[in-house]
Amino acid sequence: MRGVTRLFGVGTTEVHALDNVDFNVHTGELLLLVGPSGCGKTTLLSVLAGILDATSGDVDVFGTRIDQLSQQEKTQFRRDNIGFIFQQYNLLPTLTAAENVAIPLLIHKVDFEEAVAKARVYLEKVGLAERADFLPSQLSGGQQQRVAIARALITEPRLIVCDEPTAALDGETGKMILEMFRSTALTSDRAIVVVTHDSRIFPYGDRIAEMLDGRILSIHQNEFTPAHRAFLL
Ligand SMILES: Nc1ncnc2c1ncn2[C@@H]1O[C@H](COP(=O)(O)OP(=O)(O)OP(=O)(O)O)[C@@H](O)[C@H]1O
Repeated sequence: MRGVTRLFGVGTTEVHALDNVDFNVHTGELLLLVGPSGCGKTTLLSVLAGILDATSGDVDVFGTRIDQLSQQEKTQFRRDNIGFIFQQYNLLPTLTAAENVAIPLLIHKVDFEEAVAKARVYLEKVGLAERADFLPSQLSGGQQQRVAIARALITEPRLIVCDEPTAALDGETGKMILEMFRSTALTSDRAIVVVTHDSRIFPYGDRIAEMLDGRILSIHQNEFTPAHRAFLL
């Protein structure tokens, strides 16, 4: 992002949710975004993922200026390149966990049986193999969140953006999910950005960006090494 500003409201209610933000994510990294409530983290993720338009500034994702795409082109770009995990899980209530996870593949016209079979593999990765045929209403909040995580990963998107992915998870499951992000969704040409308040997962970030009042205060290399992470598991 270069000089990205996002305003909400007008006049006395105007809020600079993002205030002239310059922000780089490197391929091959898991970047953690931290900062107090209301500082602009969700807005930044939404603009990065092309869900929300910037008021001004450049947003370049893997060489595509997404701020210059039409809405239709942006939808296509998101489908092909970006996985989202937001705080609302947005699971379809009448579909099973496996069918929910399969949705992105069905949108890509993958055959139903093949899509559901791959969905079962991803549910296994998030520790939910036994719950594949349950409806969302039969799952706990943390289990629903893991279904949403499997759904975001199934198309193997190059960029994954997550807003508080571990909020509803116990410590061990949260670490398992972050470890899984690193092992299955992070390669030299992919990247993951995670908004979190959860200090238990700080060791899993390669860099940590701190936000305050719509600005990036600092981005620093994480002192935790892979060896530290292995020790924590
Ligand atoms: N749709 C909207 N309309 C008006 N103001 C908004 C809207 N969305 C966000 N804001 C404002 O923009 C600012 C940044 O909000 P944002 O949700 O990005 O913060 P956040 O850091 O993700 O907060 P939290 O950690 O509480 O989720 C806040 O002051 C918020 O009130």
